[in-house]
Amino acid sequence: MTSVEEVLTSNLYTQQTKKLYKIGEILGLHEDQLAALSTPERVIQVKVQIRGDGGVIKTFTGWRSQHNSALGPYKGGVRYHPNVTQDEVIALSMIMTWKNSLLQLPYGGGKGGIRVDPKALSREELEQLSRNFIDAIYKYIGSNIDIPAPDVNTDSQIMSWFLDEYTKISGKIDPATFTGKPVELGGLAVREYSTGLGVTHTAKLAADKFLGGIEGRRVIIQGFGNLGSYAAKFFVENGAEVIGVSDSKGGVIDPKGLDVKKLEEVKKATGSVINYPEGKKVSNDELLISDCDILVPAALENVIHKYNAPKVKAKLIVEGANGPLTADADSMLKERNIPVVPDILANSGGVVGSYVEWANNRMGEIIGEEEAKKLILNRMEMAFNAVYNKYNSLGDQDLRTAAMVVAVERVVRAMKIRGLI
Ligand SMILES: NC(=O)C1=CN([C@@H]2O[C@H](COP(=O)(O)OP(=O)(O)OC[C@H]3O[C@@H](n4cnc5c(N)ncnc54)[C@H](O)[C@@H]3O)[C@@H](O)[C@H]2O)C=CC1
Ligand SMILES: O=C(O)CCC(=O)C(=O)O
Repeated sequence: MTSVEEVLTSNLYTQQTKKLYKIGEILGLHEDQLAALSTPERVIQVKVQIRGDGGVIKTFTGWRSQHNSALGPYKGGVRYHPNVTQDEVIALSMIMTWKNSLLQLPYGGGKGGIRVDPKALSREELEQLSRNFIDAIYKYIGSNIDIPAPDVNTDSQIMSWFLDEYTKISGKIDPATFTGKPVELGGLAVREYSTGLGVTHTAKLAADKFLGGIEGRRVIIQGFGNLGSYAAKFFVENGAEVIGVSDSKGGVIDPKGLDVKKLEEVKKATGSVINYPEGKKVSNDELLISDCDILVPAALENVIHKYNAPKVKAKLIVEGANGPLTADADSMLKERNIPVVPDILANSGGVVGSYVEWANNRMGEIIGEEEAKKLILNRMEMAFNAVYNKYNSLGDQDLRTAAMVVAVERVVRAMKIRGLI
């Protein structure tokens, strides 16, 4: 197997299990307890069949993984992507368990996905796909059971179809079953950008600790979707300079700085940031090892691995995406003294925004945008401080280890009290 093939086929579940076992050693957990922690409680696999344009039958496979409910109902997004696998969805649901625990949210971890290229579907086909997915899983979700939300290639429109289908098929009028909805259906305006807002806020807190501040820092962001594009905007608002971005087609770098508004216009008009008129075109591989102060991988998993970790030039990495670093990369970057703000902390603004929306829906009120923003940032700051204190008290460990220790410890306590482990 070539090194590229090895990386492309590296399994996110294996990576996440390795990370968990490392925490198990620190917390003194037994092998059987670790098995109980890593195994999902339930994984639902469904066939999602649609009658496509022109009457063609198109069949896809979808999953919902419900990893752990010790702390509350399962919570996590649903992604549409041609490479989605069952193992990936399970791994992402395990990441959600730790993230929700770290943020002290009353949730367990869940995640869903459909193996589909949504760009190859018409809008009508996408709606049918989304509705049929809910028809297949509606018995297993609900505001007190499992609460889906947006993730890669899903958005507030898809949440609206989910909610409408769920209402029809279950007979329940319960908008808190989904978060990331449009404002008209009980969503919060802030959820649209809360992940990007939170990534930038944790980057700022980490830059204050490790780089002497965020002002003037040069930032590279891989991925210019929901998370990456809002993060770029907030980095600029915080006085940093975005010098490189990319999407699935490739990237662009300009050491003099990129105009984020122009990037958005180019992406909207042409479908990719590579058509930005200035700067140098680069591949995603080059982008990740280009010179900068802060690197934000905000696309997919396993993009920083043992082959490129030694070449990373950033002074701080902030994980926007879920699982963008392999376990090997973690060790190598620690050796090189490059701090990594882990996904379960850095991108938690999304699920905290979802929590505010869910709680609002259940109370029958909607708070204002500024108040919601404050709630999200305060909660993230509390988690950041807990991680940073643990990082200092653990001694020679990285930020991920500190975050995971806090998160896993909480889940273990809940499972012990329930008599589960
Ligand atoms: N949307 C949310 O609220 C949250 C998202 N995340 C994570 O953030 C990451 C990005 O999610 P979103 O921005 O929501 O998705 P999105 O679908 O809005 O955007 C994904 C971006 O990644 C790019 N991309 C896809 N494949 C790529 C590749 N091979 N190389 C480079 N770029 C590539 C796409 O072109 C697009 O710009 C994912 O890991 C997701 O799980 C985490 C927490 C919450
Ligand atoms: O908003 C949510 O419920 C979860 C978002 C998500 O999938 C994530 O944090 O990875």
